[in-house]
Amino acid sequence: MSKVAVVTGSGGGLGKGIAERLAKDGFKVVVNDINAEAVNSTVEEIKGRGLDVIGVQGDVSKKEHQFLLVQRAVEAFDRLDVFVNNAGIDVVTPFLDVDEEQLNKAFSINVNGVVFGTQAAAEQFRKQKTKGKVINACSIAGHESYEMLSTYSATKHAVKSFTHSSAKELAPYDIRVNAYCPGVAGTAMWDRIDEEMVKYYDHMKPGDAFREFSGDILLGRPQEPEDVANLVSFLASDDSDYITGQAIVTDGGLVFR
Ligand SMILES: NC(=O)C1=CN([C@@H]2O[C@H](COP(=O)(O)OP(=O)(O)OC[C@H]3O[C@@H](n4cnc5c(N)ncnc54)[C@H](O)[C@@H]3O)[C@@H](O)[C@H]2O)C=CC1
Ligand SMILES: CC(=O)C(C)=O
Repeated sequence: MSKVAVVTGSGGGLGKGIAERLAKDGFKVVVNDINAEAVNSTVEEIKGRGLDVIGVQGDVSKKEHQFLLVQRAVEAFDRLDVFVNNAGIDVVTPFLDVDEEQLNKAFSINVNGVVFGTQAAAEQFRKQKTKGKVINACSIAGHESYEMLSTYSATKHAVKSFTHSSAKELAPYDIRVNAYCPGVAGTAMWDRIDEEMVKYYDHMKPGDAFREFSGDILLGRPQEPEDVANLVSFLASDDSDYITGQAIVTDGGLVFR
């Protein structure tokens, strides 16, 4: 029997790489994104390879959307085994300019989204009385706190904390909760960070922030979605059954924890 995985924010970037990998691993996959076009194009690509996939548009910051997402997954594929809370947004601002709107938006997507996704998945796992896995997108910014990325870093520290506490509360139900902490991957998120940094630093050109951040990576190259998907594939598999409550860094050697 095939297992079923939901991946939020998988219309592009790291989430798309994760959805593709889990489909290749044999999971029936539910692609979710706030962007309906992106959902459709990822679904078509995965379907084109003969793999089992459906798409569900939704906003992870809305609790009812997260519960509906799990409901749609179960209607389509009869069960749920893995829920990847991948969707997230960046915020680039000097600390003194951080405002209420930015804080509310970043926390509602990056943190509330993870909480609601975990609750929705856990409810289904408990109903099924089966093992379940929740896998959260944290970041090196969940271990370090970066200049110009204070709000973003705070959201990822919160994701790490919810990973620890939910793992403790959900272990009695056979539910594991872990997080992957990527480093510097050249997705649309980094294009936006680059664009924003240029606005604040006269000496910077587009691409400089990405180059500076990735220049210190010991393994000598920025991260690819496949690098992240390798870790998520392991966390989704039975091979990681004895691991819970961990926020594991995958960054090519940049932050040491
Ligand atoms: N790119 C990087 O270097 C790193 C990324 N991460 C984290 O990995 C995750 C994925 O990042 P990327 O793929 O780089 O970002 P991205 O910006 O390239 O892709 C994020 C996807 O999430 C979707 N999304 C945004 N808000 C949403 C919402 N409210 N509901 C549902 N979907 C929504 C977007 O439409 C987009 O398709 C994020 O949580 C990010 O914080 C962590 C460390 C490094
Ligand atoms: C974008 C991100 O997660 C960083 C800078 O760690």
